[in-house]
Amino acid sequence: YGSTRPERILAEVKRKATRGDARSVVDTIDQYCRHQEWAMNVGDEKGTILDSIVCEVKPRAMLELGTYCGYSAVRIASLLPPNSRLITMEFNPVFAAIARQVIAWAGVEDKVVLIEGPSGDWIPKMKKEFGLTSFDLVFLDHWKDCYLPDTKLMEECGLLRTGSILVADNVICPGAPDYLEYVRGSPRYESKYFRSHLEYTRVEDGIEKSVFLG
Ligand SMILES: Cc1cc(-c2n[nH]c(CCNC(=O)c3cc(-c4ccc(F)cc4)cc(O)c3O)n2)ccn1
Ligand SMILES: [Mg+2]
Repeated sequence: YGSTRPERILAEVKRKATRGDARSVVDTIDQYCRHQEWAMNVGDEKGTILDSIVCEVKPRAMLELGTYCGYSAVRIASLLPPNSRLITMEFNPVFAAIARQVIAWAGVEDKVVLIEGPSGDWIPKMKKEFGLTSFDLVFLDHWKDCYLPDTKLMEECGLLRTGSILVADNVICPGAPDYLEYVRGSPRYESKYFRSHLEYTRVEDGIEKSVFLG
């Protein structure tokens, strides 16, 4: 039931996941999207790669572009050290409303700030709005043709410092070829590809981890 896929995902979380237990929310969404209906969460396989990078970096300030239902926001927030903050950005207000409820159900709302609107509008405002100097880690999971322009915009706005890490989902499927060419070709980035699969499928996809060298 529920008229949209995100609403059906939220209904499943409320029915099956334990309130306050982020892990059960993540597992419930993975089960549902693997066996009932596919949805564009980063998923369990690529999620494990993302987890290992978050645990390695231990970011104080993290940005996620593309919240969708909040699956990766919950996954990331459950790994963040105390007084760290994840800012996650969603374009679609319907998705954002669902994500807020998923994040609350998981009990990670005090680590997550969800903002709504297009990345191109928000990125130039973030330093002032959030009293930020730079992001330690950015997870790019939004519109694939925005990965490159938004990366350039983050550079221009001084949101990246030497050592900031970009983690990009879907670099093969749906693909972000211009972004890949840029981070792999630029002397200002040290890039590494983690081969995986499109969430819940056997289609090839992967995550690109790129360190900004300043
Ligand atoms: C401009 C701007 C945009 C945003 C923004 N908010 N939410 C998103 C979600 C974007 N995500 C995707 O489109 C996506 C798609 C697939 C997919 C789909 C269909 C297939 F057949 C195969 C793969 C798989 C994935 O893993 C994805 O992540 N963008 C936020 C702010 N500003
Ligand atoms: Mg994705």
